[in-house]
Order: sequence, then structure tokens, then C-alpha cells
Amino acid sequence: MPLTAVELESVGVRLGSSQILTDISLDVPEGSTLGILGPNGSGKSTLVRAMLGIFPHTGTIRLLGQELPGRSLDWKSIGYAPQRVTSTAGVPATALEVVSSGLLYGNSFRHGKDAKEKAMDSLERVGLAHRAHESVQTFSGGQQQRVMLARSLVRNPSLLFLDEPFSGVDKRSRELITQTLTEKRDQGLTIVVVLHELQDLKPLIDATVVIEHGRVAHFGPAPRVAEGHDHPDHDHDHEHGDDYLPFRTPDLEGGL
Ligand SMILES: Nc1ncnc2c1ncn2[C@@H]1O[C@H](COP(=O)(O)OP(=O)(O)OP(=O)(O)O)[C@@H](O)[C@H]1O
Repeated sequence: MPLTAVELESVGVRLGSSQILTDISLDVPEGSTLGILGPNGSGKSTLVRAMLGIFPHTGTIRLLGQELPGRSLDWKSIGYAPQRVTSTAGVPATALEVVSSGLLYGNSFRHGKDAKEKAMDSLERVGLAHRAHESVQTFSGGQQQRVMLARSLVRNPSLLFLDEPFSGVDKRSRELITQTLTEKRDQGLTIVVVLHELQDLKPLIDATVVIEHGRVAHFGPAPRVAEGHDHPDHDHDHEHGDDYLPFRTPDLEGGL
């Protein structure tokens, strides 16, 4: 039986005077991929940040079997790529510098001898090794997202959190990101990923949680999509069979 990489029991998050998340319970078995979906502002990023211990929470969060706040948690086994808009904004750094910063954690502010090699390997994986010494600010949105993915993978984590990895990303970069994640998943990586729609990652997703107004609206196996459902010309104006999960939010329309 697989171990549980992420467990949440009745988790709540309050920021300032607002209750952002309420009574969130879910689990993610090791080696599986959870997609977090929901409308804008529903609390998806807050949920990921709470799982990483960035925001205080009520209830229980366990990562890799350790309850947060996890003094004995092996943080180097955990990778995180935040939403691009908050990640590289305004910081003058090369792709190599950004990726190698992913090797620093806790009180360790020194790179090991093999840091450059690891960072170059990680950039190679996302097809950007040839631009390692260029400023990330000159990169397209998709290339910046690939740099952030390389940064999140450089520690060779066993658990990876990604927040909207396809936001503003061109087709070529989406394909490269999907390919990289598929390879890592096949090697046993557990992935928790916030997505606007399942789209490219659909084959990878084992379960989805849909957050609406800070609560779980659906949690379970990824919806099976009937033949042709993802075709842009598909007519949704008909009855669905029992195998089709009928949850929809305005932002998900057409995306599942
Ligand atoms: N640091 C904060 N302090 C106060 N409120 C916050 C903070 N961060 C987020 N919020 C609020 O929490 C709610 C959920 O935000 P969050 O970013 O988690 O939503 P989201 O589902 O990820 O949205 P999007 O799809 O637009 O990224 C929003 O109303 C937001 O304004």
C-alpha cells in the first residue's frame, strides 16, 4: 500500500480578518499527482502555501509523514515553483543563478561543489541549458516558467508543489514542462499542482480537488472525460452518463 505524501485534516486558514480556507481534508498517495482546480480567488494558492507552512493554519497538515510546522521535516525533499508573476519579477539574475538558488535551504547558505553541475542538469531537462548565463528577465513567460520548474527540481525532490505552471506559457514550453513532469512522475515523484484547467496534464492527474469559496467542492479521482469532450467543437448541451462528474465552475467550463 502506498504511503501518503500529503495529508490534510480539517484545515483552515485565516489571513487578517478573512477566513480564506475552511475544513479542507484530502490526501495524496506517494507517487500520485493531485490537480487543484477552482475559480479565481477561491483559495488554491493559499492552500498550497499553507501546505508549505508559509501561512499558519488550523487543523492538521502532514508532509511525508511529518506534521507541520515540521522541524524534523526533510525540506530538501520538497520542491516548489510559485506562480510566475511573483517569482522572478524585477530580480536581476541569470537562469543559472535562479536555478542554483534552489539548492539553498534552511541554514545552509553555501553551494556544494556540484551545485553548478546540478543546476545545469536541471536547466538541460527543461531545454534551457544553452541560455544558462542570460538574465531571466529577457526570457519569455514560458521560458521563465521552465526556469522555475528547473529550480524546483534541482534538489531532486520527492514531493513537488507547482502553482499554475502553464499560466502565460507557450505551446512548446507546455510540452516540455509536461514531458519533464511525466518523466519525474514515472520515477516516483509526488506532484501537487494548481491548474486553471487539466488540459496538457490530464494524462498525469490521478485525483482532483476543486476549491470553491475556500471549501472543497469536489475531491476524488480525476474526472473521466467522454470521447470528444475536450474537442473545441464539442456540444455540451446533452445528458452525461454516470461516469461523468458533473462539477463545473465558470473557470472550468470547457477545460475538463
Ligand atoms: N496574504 C493575504 N492576505 C489577505 N488575503 C489574502 C492573502 N493572500 C490571498 N488572499 C485572499 O485570499 C483569497 C484566495 O486567494 P488565492 O490567491 O489563494 O486564490 P486562487 O484560487 O489561487 O486565485 P487565482 O486563481 O486568481 O490565482 C483571495 O480573496 C485573496 O484576496
